[in-house]
Amino acid sequence: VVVLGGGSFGTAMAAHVANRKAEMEVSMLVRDPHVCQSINQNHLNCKYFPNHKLPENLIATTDAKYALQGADFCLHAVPVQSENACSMSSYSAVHMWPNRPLFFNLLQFTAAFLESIVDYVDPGLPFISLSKGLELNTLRMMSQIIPQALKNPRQPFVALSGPSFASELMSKLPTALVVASRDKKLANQVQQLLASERLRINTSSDVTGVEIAGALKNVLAIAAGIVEGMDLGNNSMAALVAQGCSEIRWLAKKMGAKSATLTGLSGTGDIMLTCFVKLSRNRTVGVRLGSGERLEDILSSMNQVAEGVATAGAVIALAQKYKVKMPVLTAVARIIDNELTPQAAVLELMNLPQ
Ligand SMILES: NC(=O)c1ccc[n+]([C@@H]2O[C@H](COP(=O)([O-])OP(=O)(O)OC[C@H]3O[C@@H](n4cnc5c(N)ncnc54)[C@H](O)[C@@H]3O)[C@@H](O)[C@H]2O)c1
Ligand SMILES: O=P(O)(O)OC[C@H](O)CO
Repeated sequence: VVVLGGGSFGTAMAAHVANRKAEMEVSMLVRDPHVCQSINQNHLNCKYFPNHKLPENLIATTDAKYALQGADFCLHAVPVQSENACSMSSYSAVHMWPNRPLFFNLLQFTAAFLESIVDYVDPGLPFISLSKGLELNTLRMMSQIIPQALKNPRQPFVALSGPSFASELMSKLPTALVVASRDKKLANQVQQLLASERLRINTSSDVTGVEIAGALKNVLAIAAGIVEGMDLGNNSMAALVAQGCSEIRWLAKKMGAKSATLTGLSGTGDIMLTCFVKLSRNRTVGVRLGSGERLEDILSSMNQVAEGVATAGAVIALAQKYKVKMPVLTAVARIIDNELTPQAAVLELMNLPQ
């Protein structure tokens, strides 16, 4: 098994797979040589999990050719957009305020990463995407990005999603996730690969539902964090999250998602986790925005990605494209773009027609 990306979730899933069977060979493709060395020499990821011992059948490399050679499964754990994508750079900013500076030259996409490894990818290698986000300038989901970047429309694809903090997986706490693929047999194989007494795996054929819910819950978690940071109380929090769930459902259904997906693990399950639990990075961004911090300062102080920041920009464009009213999720994008303060957003939402 090869895992692309040596961040928190890639490391947690790699450790999970390696822990399942001692004879399983798991390799992680990482960028940082220090992280690589710490995994191979000390069985630790010095940057993300310095206190968790990793299994010895998990090795790291910075060499894509070596990592991908002979792999039967590939777990993709590189963010859809890297941290650089976040500051003041949303699709909405470019399309609605054309005079604002373009920051696209700062963006680094998963697509660019995949194009750099395409020569080493077997066309039959199943890609299991762990990433939760939408590509800002194209609105594509990972199920579109991966085959297009690899120039192989038939690259086998599975989306894995659901409520799962990497740190809790690393601590071997019980977790339940869903794998979605249009290929039922492949979804069952991935279920076999990942399921254990600590990790339940459901299967689904609703790739769109699983992917869109996983991406949008990050934007809603930022909104929930803002409400928390502004100290608006529990009534507001419940009303906001309920409204956000409706907005996700309206859009996702127009995009072809099934209702059962949206009320399941990768929808309601992940929304509850991310909106209500302090461990969420997206929620933390929101709490700090709501307490008056500047986005640039928040992002520069973080060493992990909060995918919702970039995905928020894609939501404005999707709401326009599918003609769905999404006042809460689009307000997050406007706060991120500095077009609206959190206080003005609350006034605006409370003054919408009854
Ligand atoms: N952390 C979690 O609890 C969790 C849970 C479920 C899903 N996810 C999703 O998994 C994905 C990865 O998140 P994470 O938490 O591991 O992020 P992270 O910030 O902890 O790590 C990201 C990793 O990706 C690498 N990376 C970034 N840009 C890259 C590029 N252009 N090329 C190659 N490598 C690059 C970084 O070096 C880093 O190792 C995200 O989409 C996230 O939403 C995370
Ligand atoms: O920390 P967050 O906000 O990126 O959320 C992590 C996972 O997606 C939770 O399921």
